[in-house]
Amino acid sequence: MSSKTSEEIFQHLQNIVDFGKNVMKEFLGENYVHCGEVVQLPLDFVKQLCLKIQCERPESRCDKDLDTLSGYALCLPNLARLQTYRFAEHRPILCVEIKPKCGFIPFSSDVTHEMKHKVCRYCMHQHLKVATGKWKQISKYCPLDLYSGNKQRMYFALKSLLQEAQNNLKIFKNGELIYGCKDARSPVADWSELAHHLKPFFFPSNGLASGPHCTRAVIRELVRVITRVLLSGSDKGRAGALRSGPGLRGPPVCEASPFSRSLRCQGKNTPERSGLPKGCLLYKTLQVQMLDLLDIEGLYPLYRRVERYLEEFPEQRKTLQIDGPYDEAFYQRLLDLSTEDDGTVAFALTKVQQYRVAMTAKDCSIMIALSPCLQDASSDQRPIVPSSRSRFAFSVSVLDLDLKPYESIPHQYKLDGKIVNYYLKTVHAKDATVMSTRFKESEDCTLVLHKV
Ligand SMILES: O=P(O)(O)O[C@@H]1[C@@H](OP(=O)(O)O)[C@H](OP(=O)(O)O)[C@H](O)[C@H](OP(=O)(O)O)[C@H]1OP(=O)(O)O
Ligand SMILES: Nc1ncnc2c1ncn2[C@@H]1O[C@H](COP(=O)(O)OP(=O)(O)OP(=O)(O)O)[C@@H](O)[C@H]1O
Repeated sequence: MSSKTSEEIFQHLQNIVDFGKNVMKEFLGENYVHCGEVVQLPLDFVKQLCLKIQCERPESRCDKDLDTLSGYALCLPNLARLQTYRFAEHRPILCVEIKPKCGFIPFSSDVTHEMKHKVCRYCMHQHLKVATGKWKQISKYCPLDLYSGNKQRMYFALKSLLQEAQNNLKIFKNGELIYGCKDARSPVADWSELAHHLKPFFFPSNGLASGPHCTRAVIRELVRVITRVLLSGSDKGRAGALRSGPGLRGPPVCEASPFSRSLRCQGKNTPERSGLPKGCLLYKTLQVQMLDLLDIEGLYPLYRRVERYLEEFPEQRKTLQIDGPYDEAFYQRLLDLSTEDDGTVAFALTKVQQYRVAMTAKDCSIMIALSPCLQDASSDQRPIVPSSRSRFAFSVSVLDLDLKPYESIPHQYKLDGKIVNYYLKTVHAKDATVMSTRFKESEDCTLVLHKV
Protein backbone atom coordinates (compact mmCIF):
# COMPACT_ATOMS: atom_id res chain seq x y z
CA MET A 1 0.00 0.00 0.00
CA SER A 2 2.75 2.45 0.96
CA SER A 3 4.07 2.65 -2.63
CA LYS A 4 0.68 3.83 -3.89
CA THR A 5 -0.33 7.44 -4.21
CA SER A 6 -3.28 8.78 -2.21
CA GLU A 7 -5.27 8.94 -5.43
CA GLU A 8 -4.56 5.26 -6.13
CA ILE A 9 -5.57 4.30 -2.61
CA PHE A 10 -8.79 6.24 -2.94
CA GLN A 11 -9.51 4.44 -6.23
CA HIS A 12 -8.71 1.05 -4.68
CA LEU A 13 -11.16 1.68 -1.83
CA GLN A 14 -13.79 3.03 -4.20
CA ASN A 15 -13.41 -0.15 -6.27
CA ILE A 16 -14.14 -2.23 -3.16
CA VAL A 17 -17.33 -0.23 -2.55
CA ASP A 18 -18.36 -0.47 -6.22
CA PHE A 19 -17.73 -4.20 -6.29
CA GLY A 20 -20.04 -4.60 -3.29
CA LYS A 21 -22.72 -2.38 -4.86
CA ASN A 22 -22.63 -3.53 -8.48
CA VAL A 23 -21.75 -7.18 -8.09
CA MET A 24 -22.22 -8.68 -4.65
CA LYS A 25 -25.46 -6.87 -3.86
CA GLU A 26 -26.84 -8.15 -7.16
CA PHE A 27 -25.77 -11.72 -6.49
CA LEU A 28 -26.41 -12.00 -2.76
CA GLY A 29 -29.23 -9.53 -2.24
CA GLU A 30 -29.65 -6.06 -0.87
CA ASN A 31 -30.20 -7.07 2.74
CA TYR A 32 -27.07 -9.12 3.17
CA VAL A 33 -24.46 -6.79 1.68
CA HIS A 34 -23.28 -3.59 3.36
CA CYS A 35 -20.79 -1.90 1.09
CA GLY A 36 -19.82 1.01 3.29
CA GLU A 37 -18.29 4.17 1.88
CA VAL A 38 -14.90 5.76 1.36
CA VAL A 39 -14.25 8.52 3.88
CA GLN A 40 -11.51 11.07 4.30
CA LEU A 41 -10.06 11.38 7.78
CA PRO A 42 -7.64 13.86 9.37
CA LEU A 43 -4.17 12.28 9.40
CA ASP A 44 -3.75 13.02 13.09
CA PHE A 45 -6.87 11.08 13.90
CA VAL A 46 -5.71 8.11 11.78
CA LYS A 47 -2.32 8.04 13.52
CA GLN A 48 -3.88 8.11 16.98
CA LEU A 49 -6.40 5.46 16.03
CA CYS A 50 -3.64 3.15 14.78
CA LEU A 51 -1.69 3.56 17.99
CA LYS A 52 -4.80 2.85 20.02
CA ILE A 53 -5.76 -0.35 18.22
CA GLN A 54 -2.24 -1.74 17.74
CA CYS A 55 -2.37 -3.82 20.94
CA GLU A 56 -5.77 -5.25 19.91
CA ARG A 57 -4.55 -6.55 16.54
CA PRO A 58 -3.81 -10.27 16.25
CA GLU A 59 -0.07 -10.88 16.16
CA SER A 60 -0.31 -12.67 12.82
CA ARG A 61 -1.77 -9.50 11.26
CA CYS A 62 0.80 -7.08 12.62
CA ASP A 63 3.12 -7.50 9.66
CA LYS A 64 0.48 -5.76 7.55
CA ASP A 65 1.00 -2.01 7.87
CA LEU A 66 -2.04 0.15 8.33
CA ASP A 67 -2.29 3.02 5.88
CA THR A 68 -1.76 6.19 7.90
CA LEU A 69 -0.63 8.36 5.03
CA SER A 70 -3.37 8.66 2.44
CA GLY A 71 -6.08 9.90 4.78
CA TYR A 72 -8.63 7.63 3.10
CA ALA A 73 -10.44 4.78 4.79
CA LEU A 74 -13.36 2.47 4.25
CA CYS A 75 -16.19 3.09 6.69
CA LEU A 76 -18.35 0.01 7.29
CA PRO A 77 -21.29 -0.49 9.62
CA ASN A 78 -20.63 -2.58 12.69
CA LEU A 79 -21.92 -5.92 11.47
CA ALA A 80 -21.79 -7.40 14.96
CA ARG A 81 -24.95 -5.36 15.58
CA LEU A 82 -28.43 -5.76 14.11
CA GLN A 83 -28.58 -4.27 10.61
CA THR A 84 -32.35 -4.21 10.56
CA TYR A 85 -32.55 -1.28 12.93
CA ARG A 86 -31.62 2.25 12.05
CA PHE A 87 -30.52 3.28 15.52
CA ALA A 88 -27.92 1.80 17.80
CA GLU A 89 -29.63 -0.57 20.19
CA HIS A 90 -28.90 -0.89 23.82
CA ARG A 91 -30.20 -4.39 24.21
CA PRO A 92 -27.60 -7.14 24.67
CA ILE A 93 -26.44 -8.62 21.43
CA LEU A 94 -24.80 -11.82 20.31
CA CYS A 95 -22.99 -12.15 17.04
CA VAL A 96 -21.88 -15.40 15.45
CA GLU A 97 -19.33 -15.04 12.66
CA ILE A 98 -18.91 -18.03 10.35
CA LYS A 99 -16.39 -18.36 7.54
CA PRO A 100 -17.99 -21.33 5.77
CA LYS A 101 -15.45 -21.71 2.91
CA CYS A 102 -16.14 -23.62 -0.31
CA GLY A 103 -19.39 -25.61 -0.20
CA PHE A 104 -19.11 -27.76 -3.31
CA ILE A 105 -16.84 -30.36 -4.87
CA PRO A 106 -15.51 -29.34 -8.30
CA PHE A 107 -17.54 -30.73 -11.18
CA SER A 108 -15.15 -29.54 -13.90
CA SER A 109 -13.81 -32.12 -16.33
CA ASP A 110 -10.46 -30.28 -16.22
CA VAL A 111 -9.78 -31.71 -12.75
CA THR A 112 -6.91 -34.19 -13.05
CA HIS A 113 -6.88 -35.75 -9.58
CA GLU A 114 -9.86 -38.06 -9.07
CA MET A 115 -9.62 -37.31 -5.34
CA LYS A 116 -10.81 -33.73 -5.99
CA HIS A 117 -14.14 -35.17 -7.15
CA LYS A 118 -14.52 -37.03 -3.85
CA VAL A 119 -13.06 -34.96 -1.04
CA CYS A 120 -13.69 -31.24 -0.70
CA ARG A 121 -10.91 -28.69 -0.69
CA TYR A 122 -11.50 -27.66 2.95
CA CYS A 123 -11.16 -31.21 4.25
CA MET A 124 -8.03 -31.82 2.19
CA HIS A 125 -6.53 -28.48 3.20
CA GLN A 126 -7.01 -29.29 6.88
CA HIS A 127 -4.21 -31.86 6.70
CA LEU A 128 -1.75 -29.43 5.15
CA LYS A 129 -2.72 -26.74 7.67
CA VAL A 130 -2.05 -29.07 10.59
CA ALA A 131 1.21 -30.29 9.04
CA THR A 132 2.44 -26.71 8.58
CA GLY A 133 1.41 -25.77 12.13
CA LYS A 134 -1.39 -23.32 11.22
CA TRP A 135 -3.76 -25.30 13.43
CA LYS A 136 -3.24 -27.99 16.02
CA GLN A 137 -5.84 -30.51 14.98
CA ILE A 138 -8.06 -31.55 12.11
CA SER A 139 -11.57 -30.18 12.30
CA LYS A 140 -14.63 -32.39 11.81
CA TYR A 141 -16.31 -29.50 10.06
CA CYS A 142 -17.03 -30.02 6.37
CA PRO A 143 -18.54 -27.12 4.39
CA LEU A 144 -20.65 -29.53 2.35
CA ASP A 145 -22.50 -30.50 5.52
CA LEU A 146 -23.25 -26.87 6.34
CA TYR A 147 -24.39 -26.10 2.79
CA SER A 148 -26.45 -29.30 2.54
CA GLY A 149 -29.69 -27.78 3.80
CA ASN A 150 -30.16 -31.02 5.74
CA LYS A 151 -30.78 -30.01 9.36
CA GLN A 152 -28.95 -33.01 10.80
CA ARG A 153 -25.87 -32.37 8.70
CA MET A 154 -25.96 -28.65 9.43
CA TYR A 155 -26.25 -29.38 13.13
CA PHE A 156 -23.20 -31.64 12.90
CA ALA A 157 -21.26 -29.00 10.95
CA LEU A 158 -22.02 -26.26 13.46
CA LYS A 159 -21.15 -28.44 16.43
CA SER A 160 -17.88 -29.34 14.72
CA LEU A 161 -17.14 -25.64 14.29
CA LEU A 162 -17.79 -25.14 17.98
CA GLN A 163 -15.38 -27.96 18.81
CA GLU A 164 -12.58 -26.69 16.59
CA ALA A 165 -13.29 -23.09 15.66
CA GLN A 166 -10.00 -22.28 13.86
CA ASN A 167 -10.67 -19.15 11.80
CA ASN A 168 -14.12 -20.39 10.80
CA LEU A 169 -16.13 -19.40 13.86
CA LYS A 170 -16.16 -16.50 16.29
CA ILE A 171 -18.80 -15.46 18.80
CA PHE A 172 -19.11 -11.92 20.12
CA LYS A 173 -21.21 -10.66 23.01
CA ASN A 174 -21.91 -6.95 22.88
CA GLY A 175 -19.06 -6.65 20.41
CA GLU A 176 -16.53 -8.49 22.53
CA LEU A 177 -15.03 -11.80 21.40
CA ILE A 178 -16.17 -14.53 23.79
CA TYR A 179 -15.45 -17.60 21.68
CA GLY A 180 -13.08 -18.42 18.82
CA CYS A 181 -9.61 -17.39 17.82
CA LYS A 182 -8.42 -13.87 18.33
CA ASP A 183 -5.18 -15.26 17.04
CA ALA A 184 -4.02 -18.79 16.21
CA ARG A 185 -2.04 -18.75 19.42
CA SER A 186 -4.78 -17.52 21.70
CA PRO A 187 -7.98 -19.46 21.13
CA VAL A 188 -10.88 -18.80 23.49
CA ALA A 189 -12.76 -22.08 23.44
CA ASP A 190 -14.29 -23.31 26.63
CA TRP A 191 -17.86 -24.63 26.23
CA SER A 192 -18.86 -24.15 29.86
CA GLU A 193 -17.62 -20.57 29.78
CA LEU A 194 -19.48 -20.04 26.50
CA ALA A 195 -22.64 -21.53 28.02
CA HIS A 196 -22.25 -19.20 30.98
CA HIS A 197 -22.23 -16.22 28.60
CA LEU A 198 -25.15 -17.54 26.53
CA LYS A 199 -27.46 -18.78 29.29
CA PRO A 200 -29.17 -15.41 29.92
CA PHE A 201 -29.90 -15.18 26.16
CA PHE A 202 -31.41 -18.63 25.75
CA PHE A 203 -32.85 -19.32 29.20
CA PRO A 204 -33.66 -15.80 30.44
CA SER A 205 -36.07 -16.58 33.26
CA ASN A 206 -35.07 -20.11 33.99
CA GLY A 207 -33.18 -21.41 36.93
CA LEU A 208 -31.33 -23.97 34.82
CA ALA A 209 -28.55 -25.19 37.05
CA SER A 210 -25.06 -24.89 35.70
CA GLY A 211 -22.98 -27.95 34.89
CA PRO A 212 -22.60 -30.23 31.87
CA HIS A 213 -26.38 -30.61 31.43
CA CYS A 214 -26.83 -26.85 31.24
CA THR A 215 -23.85 -26.48 28.89
CA ARG A 216 -25.31 -29.06 26.51
CA ALA A 217 -28.76 -27.46 26.61
CA VAL A 218 -27.40 -24.00 25.87
CA ILE A 219 -25.14 -25.18 23.03
CA ARG A 220 -28.06 -27.14 21.54
CA GLU A 221 -30.22 -24.01 21.56
CA LEU A 222 -27.47 -21.94 19.98
CA VAL A 223 -26.92 -24.45 17.19
CA ARG A 224 -30.67 -24.73 16.53
CA VAL A 225 -31.09 -20.97 16.32
CA ILE A 226 -28.10 -20.57 14.00
CA THR A 227 -29.41 -23.36 11.75
CA ARG A 228 -32.83 -21.69 11.57
CA VAL A 229 -31.32 -18.32 10.79
CA LEU A 230 -29.09 -19.80 8.10
CA LEU A 231 -32.11 -21.43 6.46
CA SER A 232 -34.15 -18.24 6.60
CA GLY A 233 -34.51 -15.62 3.90
CA SER A 234 -37.63 -14.72 2.06
CA ASP A 235 -35.84 -13.21 -0.92
CA LYS A 236 -38.55 -10.61 -1.36
CA GLY A 237 -36.20 -8.30 -3.23
CA ARG A 238 -34.77 -8.88 -6.69
CA ALA A 239 -34.64 -12.46 -7.85
CA GLY A 240 -31.16 -13.91 -7.40
CA ALA A 241 -29.24 -13.15 -10.58
CA LEU A 242 -27.79 -16.65 -10.65
CA ARG A 243 -31.09 -18.46 -10.13
CA SER A 244 -30.76 -20.31 -13.38
CA GLY A 245 -27.01 -20.36 -12.91
CA PRO A 246 -24.58 -23.16 -12.25
CA GLY A 247 -27.19 -25.02 -10.16
CA LEU A 248 -26.35 -27.65 -7.60
CA ARG A 249 -23.71 -29.76 -9.24
CA GLY A 250 -20.99 -32.09 -8.08
CA PRO A 251 -21.36 -34.82 -5.48
CA PRO A 252 -23.60 -33.87 -2.54
CA VAL A 253 -21.23 -35.22 0.09
CA CYS A 254 -17.54 -35.14 0.80
CA GLU A 255 -16.05 -38.54 1.48
CA ALA A 256 -13.85 -37.13 4.23
CA SER A 257 -16.72 -35.68 6.27
CA PRO A 258 -17.00 -37.68 9.50
CA PHE A 259 -20.78 -37.36 9.23
CA SER A 260 -21.04 -39.18 5.91
CA ARG A 261 -18.22 -41.56 6.88
CA SER A 262 -20.12 -42.67 9.96
CA LEU A 263 -23.29 -43.20 7.91
CA ARG A 264 -21.33 -45.32 5.46
CA CYS A 265 -19.80 -47.37 8.29
CA GLN A 266 -23.29 -48.06 9.59
CA GLY A 267 -24.22 -49.27 6.13
CA LYS A 268 -26.63 -46.38 5.60
CA ASN A 269 -26.93 -44.55 2.33
CA THR A 270 -25.17 -41.24 2.00
CA PRO A 271 -27.65 -38.54 2.95
CA GLU A 272 -29.60 -36.77 0.28
CA ARG A 273 -28.91 -33.09 -0.26
CA SER A 274 -32.21 -31.71 1.02
CA GLY A 275 -31.31 -28.46 -0.66
CA LEU A 276 -31.08 -24.99 0.76
CA PRO A 277 -34.05 -22.65 0.42
CA LYS A 278 -33.32 -20.41 -2.55
CA GLY A 279 -33.71 -17.16 -0.61
CA CYS A 280 -31.14 -17.95 2.06
CA LEU A 281 -27.67 -16.49 2.10
CA LEU A 282 -25.92 -19.87 2.06
CA TYR A 283 -27.71 -20.81 -1.16
CA LYS A 284 -26.80 -17.55 -2.83
CA THR A 285 -23.21 -17.70 -1.65
CA LEU A 286 -22.90 -21.22 -3.02
CA GLN A 287 -24.22 -20.08 -6.38
CA VAL A 288 -21.56 -17.38 -6.53
CA GLN A 289 -18.85 -19.85 -5.47
CA MET A 290 -19.95 -22.05 -8.36
CA LEU A 291 -18.94 -19.34 -10.81
CA ASP A 292 -15.70 -21.28 -10.53
CA LEU A 293 -16.93 -23.49 -13.34
CA LEU A 294 -13.58 -24.82 -14.56
CA ASP A 295 -11.68 -25.30 -11.32
CA ILE A 296 -8.23 -23.74 -11.00
CA GLU A 297 -6.88 -26.50 -13.22
CA GLY A 298 -9.09 -25.45 -16.12
CA LEU A 299 -8.75 -21.77 -15.30
CA TYR A 300 -4.99 -21.51 -15.10
CA PRO A 301 -4.33 -21.94 -18.87
CA LEU A 302 -6.93 -19.22 -19.49
CA TYR A 303 -5.17 -16.94 -17.02
CA ARG A 304 -1.95 -17.61 -18.95
CA ARG A 305 -3.75 -16.60 -22.17
CA VAL A 306 -4.76 -13.28 -20.62
CA GLU A 307 -1.20 -12.83 -19.29
CA ARG A 308 0.34 -13.40 -22.71
CA TYR A 309 -2.05 -10.86 -24.19
CA LEU A 310 -1.18 -8.32 -21.50
CA GLU A 311 2.54 -8.89 -21.99
CA GLU A 312 2.03 -7.92 -25.61
CA PHE A 313 -0.47 -5.12 -24.98
CA PRO A 314 0.11 -3.87 -21.41
CA GLU A 315 -1.94 -0.74 -22.03
CA GLN A 316 -5.02 -2.99 -22.43
CA ARG A 317 -5.09 -3.80 -18.70
CA LYS A 318 -7.41 -0.87 -18.12
CA THR A 319 -9.76 -1.76 -20.98
CA LEU A 320 -9.99 -5.32 -19.70
CA GLN A 321 -11.06 -3.94 -16.28
CA ILE A 322 -8.59 -6.15 -14.43
CA ASP A 323 -8.37 -3.68 -11.54
CA GLY A 324 -11.81 -2.17 -11.99
CA PRO A 325 -13.94 -0.28 -12.41
CA TYR A 326 -16.35 -2.94 -11.19
CA ASP A 327 -19.36 -1.44 -12.84
CA GLU A 328 -22.57 -2.67 -14.45
CA ALA A 329 -20.69 -3.84 -17.59
CA PHE A 330 -18.27 -5.86 -15.44
CA TYR A 331 -21.24 -7.45 -13.67
CA GLN A 332 -23.12 -8.27 -16.89
CA ARG A 333 -20.13 -10.17 -18.27
CA LEU A 334 -20.09 -12.37 -15.18
CA LEU A 335 -23.48 -13.77 -16.16
CA ASP A 336 -22.11 -15.56 -19.21
CA LEU A 337 -21.78 -19.13 -17.94
CA SER A 338 -20.73 -20.77 -21.19
CA THR A 339 -17.75 -23.11 -20.98
CA GLU A 340 -17.19 -23.48 -24.73
CA ASP A 341 -13.71 -22.09 -25.28
CA ASP A 342 -13.58 -20.26 -28.61
CA GLY A 343 -9.89 -19.53 -28.10
CA THR A 344 -10.40 -15.79 -27.55
CA VAL A 345 -8.97 -13.50 -24.89
CA ALA A 346 -12.54 -12.36 -24.19
CA PHE A 347 -13.57 -15.89 -23.17
CA ALA A 348 -10.45 -16.32 -21.03
CA LEU A 349 -11.01 -12.97 -19.36
CA THR A 350 -14.64 -13.74 -18.49
CA LYS A 351 -13.63 -17.03 -16.86
CA VAL A 352 -10.79 -15.32 -14.96
CA GLN A 353 -13.11 -12.63 -13.61
CA GLN A 354 -15.76 -15.21 -12.66
CA TYR A 355 -13.08 -17.19 -10.86
CA ARG A 356 -12.00 -14.14 -8.85
CA VAL A 357 -15.61 -13.49 -7.83
CA ALA A 358 -16.08 -17.15 -6.90
CA MET A 359 -12.90 -17.09 -4.79
CA THR A 360 -14.20 -14.03 -2.98
CA ALA A 361 -17.41 -15.88 -2.12
CA LYS A 362 -15.36 -18.89 -0.97
CA ASP A 363 -13.48 -16.74 1.54
CA CYS A 364 -16.19 -14.40 2.88
CA SER A 365 -17.75 -14.58 6.33
CA ILE A 366 -21.35 -14.52 7.49
CA MET A 367 -22.26 -12.38 10.49
CA ILE A 368 -25.40 -13.39 12.37
CA ALA A 369 -26.50 -10.81 14.93
CA LEU A 370 -29.08 -11.90 17.51
CA SER A 371 -30.81 -9.73 20.05
CA PRO A 372 -33.42 -11.05 22.50
CA CYS A 373 -36.84 -9.56 22.02
CA LEU A 374 -39.86 -9.47 24.24
CA GLN A 375 -42.46 -12.22 23.90
CA ASP A 376 -45.19 -9.72 23.08
CA ALA A 377 -43.24 -7.70 20.51
CA SER A 378 -45.70 -8.76 17.81
CA SER A 379 -45.88 -5.37 16.09
CA ASP A 380 -42.18 -5.64 15.40
CA GLN A 381 -41.72 -6.10 11.64
CA ARG A 382 -38.16 -7.34 11.89
CA PRO A 383 -37.29 -11.00 11.35
CA ILE A 384 -37.59 -13.06 14.49
CA VAL A 385 -36.18 -16.48 15.28
CA PRO A 386 -37.65 -18.46 18.16
CA SER A 387 -35.70 -20.73 20.49
CA SER A 388 -37.31 -22.98 23.14
CA ARG A 389 -37.40 -20.38 25.87
CA SER A 390 -36.83 -17.08 24.12
CA ARG A 391 -36.91 -15.32 20.77
CA PHE A 392 -34.47 -13.13 18.90
CA ALA A 393 -34.54 -10.32 16.41
CA PHE A 394 -31.77 -11.14 13.96
CA SER A 395 -29.88 -9.93 10.95
CA VAL A 396 -27.53 -11.70 8.58
CA SER A 397 -24.73 -9.91 6.72
CA VAL A 398 -21.69 -10.81 4.66
CA LEU A 399 -18.21 -9.64 5.49
CA ASP A 400 -14.97 -9.49 3.54
CA LEU A 401 -16.21 -8.97 0.02
CA ASP A 402 -13.07 -7.45 -1.52
CA LEU A 403 -12.57 -8.96 -4.95
CA LYS A 404 -9.59 -11.34 -4.93
CA PRO A 405 -6.71 -9.94 -6.95
CA TYR A 406 -5.92 -11.15 -10.44
CA GLU A 407 -2.31 -11.66 -9.31
CA SER A 408 -3.30 -14.33 -6.77
CA ILE A 409 -4.20 -16.86 -9.50
CA PRO A 410 -0.72 -18.43 -9.88
CA HIS A 411 -0.60 -18.77 -6.09
CA GLN A 412 -4.00 -20.49 -6.14
CA TYR A 413 -2.78 -22.88 -8.80
CA LYS A 414 0.34 -23.84 -6.83
CA LEU A 415 -1.53 -24.12 -3.55
CA ASP A 416 -4.16 -26.38 -5.10
CA GLY A 417 -1.46 -28.80 -6.27
CA LYS A 418 0.20 -28.71 -2.87
CA ILE A 419 -3.05 -29.44 -1.01
CA VAL A 420 -4.02 -32.37 -3.21
CA ASN A 421 -0.54 -33.88 -3.35
CA TYR A 422 -0.11 -33.67 0.39
CA TYR A 423 -3.49 -35.29 0.92
CA LEU A 424 -2.79 -38.07 -1.55
CA LYS A 425 0.68 -38.68 -0.18
CA THR A 426 -0.20 -38.87 3.48
CA VAL A 427 -3.85 -39.23 4.36
CA HIS A 428 -5.12 -41.20 1.44
CA ALA A 429 -2.13 -43.55 1.55
CA LYS A 430 -2.91 -44.17 5.23
CA ASP A 431 -6.60 -44.69 4.44
CA ALA A 432 -5.71 -47.18 1.75
CA THR A 433 -3.69 -49.23 4.27
CA VAL A 434 -6.59 -49.20 6.73
CA MET A 435 -9.00 -50.16 3.95
CA SER A 436 -6.87 -53.07 2.78
CA THR A 437 -6.61 -54.34 6.37
CA ARG A 438 -10.37 -53.98 6.70
CA PHE A 439 -10.83 -55.74 3.40
CA LYS A 440 -8.70 -58.66 4.61
CA GLU A 441 -10.72 -58.76 7.82
CA SER A 442 -13.97 -58.80 5.88
CA GLU A 443 -12.65 -61.58 3.65
CA ASP A 444 -11.88 -63.60 6.79
CA CYS A 445 -15.32 -62.77 8.02
CA THR A 446 -16.94 -63.89 4.76
CA LEU A 447 -14.98 -67.15 4.90
CA VAL A 448 -16.29 -67.89 8.38
CA LEU A 449 -19.82 -67.18 7.20
CA HIS A 450 -19.40 -69.57 4.28
CA LYS A 451 -18.17 -72.31 6.58
CA VAL A 452 -21.23 -71.91 8.75
O1 LIG B 1 -6.55 -20.07 0.14
P1 LIG B 1 -7.26 -20.40 1.41
O2 LIG B 1 -8.46 -21.25 1.18
O3 LIG B 1 -6.36 -20.95 2.45
O4 LIG B 1 -7.87 -19.04 2.00
C1 LIG B 1 -7.08 -18.00 2.61
C2 LIG B 1 -7.50 -17.89 4.05
O5 LIG B 1 -7.09 -19.06 4.72
P2 LIG B 1 -8.10 -20.12 5.36
O6 LIG B 1 -8.14 -21.27 4.40
O7 LIG B 1 -9.42 -19.47 5.53
O8 LIG B 1 -7.45 -20.52 6.64
C3 LIG B 1 -6.84 -16.71 4.73
O9 LIG B 1 -7.36 -16.65 6.04
P3 LIG B 1 -6.41 -16.23 7.28
O10 LIG B 1 -5.89 -14.87 6.88
O11 LIG B 1 -5.34 -17.26 7.33
O12 LIG B 1 -7.31 -16.22 8.47
C4 LIG B 1 -7.14 -15.40 4.00
O13 LIG B 1 -8.52 -15.13 4.11
C5 LIG B 1 -6.74 -15.50 2.53
O14 LIG B 1 -7.22 -14.38 1.86
P4 LIG B 1 -6.24 -13.16 1.48
O15 LIG B 1 -5.15 -13.78 0.68
O16 LIG B 1 -5.81 -12.60 2.80
O17 LIG B 1 -7.13 -12.25 0.70
C6 LIG B 1 -7.36 -16.73 1.87
O18 LIG B 1 -6.75 -16.84 0.60
P5 LIG B 1 -7.56 -16.84 -0.77
O19 LIG B 1 -7.26 -18.14 -1.37
O20 LIG B 1 -9.00 -16.68 -0.49
O21 LIG B 1 -6.98 -15.70 -1.51
N1 LIG C 1 -17.79 -4.27 9.57
C1 LIG C 1 -17.44 -5.07 10.55
N2 LIG C 1 -18.25 -5.24 11.60
C2 LIG C 1 -17.92 -6.05 12.63
N3 LIG C 1 -16.79 -6.77 12.68
C3 LIG C 1 -15.92 -6.66 11.66
C4 LIG C 1 -16.21 -5.81 10.54
N4 LIG C 1 -15.17 -5.92 9.68
C5 LIG C 1 -14.30 -6.78 10.22
N5 LIG C 1 -14.74 -7.24 11.41
C6 LIG C 1 -14.06 -8.21 12.30
O1 LIG C 1 -12.65 -8.11 12.06
C7 LIG C 1 -12.14 -9.36 11.57
C8 LIG C 1 -11.09 -9.11 10.50
O2 LIG C 1 -11.71 -8.50 9.39
P1 LIG C 1 -11.10 -8.58 7.93
O3 LIG C 1 -10.72 -9.98 7.60
O4 LIG C 1 -12.03 -7.87 7.01
O5 LIG C 1 -9.82 -7.73 8.15
P2 LIG C 1 -8.68 -7.44 7.14
O6 LIG C 1 -8.16 -6.12 7.45
O7 LIG C 1 -9.19 -7.76 5.76
O8 LIG C 1 -7.61 -8.51 7.56
P3 LIG C 1 -6.81 -9.41 6.59
O9 LIG C 1 -6.44 -8.58 5.43
O10 LIG C 1 -5.66 -9.83 7.42
O11 LIG C 1 -7.77 -10.55 6.24
C9 LIG C 1 -13.36 -10.12 11.04
O12 LIG C 1 -13.15 -11.51 11.07
C10 LIG C 1 -14.46 -9.65 11.98
O13 LIG C 1 -14.43 -10.41 13.18
